[in-house]
Amino acid sequence: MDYHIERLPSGLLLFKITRAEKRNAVNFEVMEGLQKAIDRAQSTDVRALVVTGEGEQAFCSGGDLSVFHALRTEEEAYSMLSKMGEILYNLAVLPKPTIALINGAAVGGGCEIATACDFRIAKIGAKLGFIQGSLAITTGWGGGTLLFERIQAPHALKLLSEASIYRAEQLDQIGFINQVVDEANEAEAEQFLEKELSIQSEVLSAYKQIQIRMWEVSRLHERMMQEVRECTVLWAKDEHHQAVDTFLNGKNNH
Ligand SMILES: CC[C@@H](C(=O)O)C(=O)SCCNC(=O)CCNC(=O)[C@H](O)C(C)(C)COP(=O)(O)OP(=O)(O)OC[C@H]1O[C@@H](n2cnc3c(N)ncnc32)[C@H](O)[C@@H]1OP(=O)(O)O
Repeated sequence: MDYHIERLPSGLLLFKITRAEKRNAVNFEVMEGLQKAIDRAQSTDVRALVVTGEGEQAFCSGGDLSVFHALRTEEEAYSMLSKMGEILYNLAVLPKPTIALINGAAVGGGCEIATACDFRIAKIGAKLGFIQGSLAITTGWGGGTLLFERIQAPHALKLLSEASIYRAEQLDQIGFINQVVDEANEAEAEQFLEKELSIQSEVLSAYKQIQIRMWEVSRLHERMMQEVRECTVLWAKDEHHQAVDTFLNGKNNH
């Protein structure tokens, strides 16, 4: 199984990608697992959802390039990108607190997953970056649109356009990371949400609904799907496939 779902005694539901050897890259099984966790998190016995990755190295390295490289045309790419776009929208509008527990590198789609969560706790020194631009694509799961909802527009535009890697401490300064910790474990997530966990779930849900209503008015879903479609066009171009070849061949040359 490429993921693990567990309800902790504190009421947190933990979703962990368990592909440490692939730096927790997202394949179709992980996508299905994330949607399952979101569905499970609707239950009354779940207070909040925590998304994390296995091991010390990575939170998530984005889409599994070795699997998704087989998707060549716009239609093929759209099928995968829109599927994950829907899942990240569902994660963003879950009427409960959500935390990305960033235990290591978060790049590409890994940063998009983190952006879909309400809060981001990161291990000190963790490397993060919306590096999609270096693969000649944009964010393709709606995470760019979400980033503009999370931090100030100039910061969001810079992070996306530079396609660079930053340390968690740098992103703490611009409000993308909410807390930097020495060890990114479940106890830190519980401590981060300590006060919320003592408040009635209905109250937390009502506050989240305020944000969700704003997103309905501003047509968040439509804007995310527009982003997916724009990425789809870039995905099918030679420049993207060549950039992915370079990553995969670099790997083979090691
Ligand atoms: C597809 C959706 C799209 C979106 O819409 O956002 C994206 O996500 S695009 C972005 C895709 N991701 C990447 O380009 C990141 C690629 N990975 C890396 O840059 C690095 O692996 C890392 C995450 C910075 C970690 O570096 P490091 O700790 O040095 O590990 P290695 O590079 O040696 O990787 C170990 C192992 O894992 C494989 N790997 C890593 N990331 C991916 C990936 N995204 N897809 C498939 N495989 C991945 C890597 O090839 C190594 O495998 P082996 O050589 O077999 O050990």
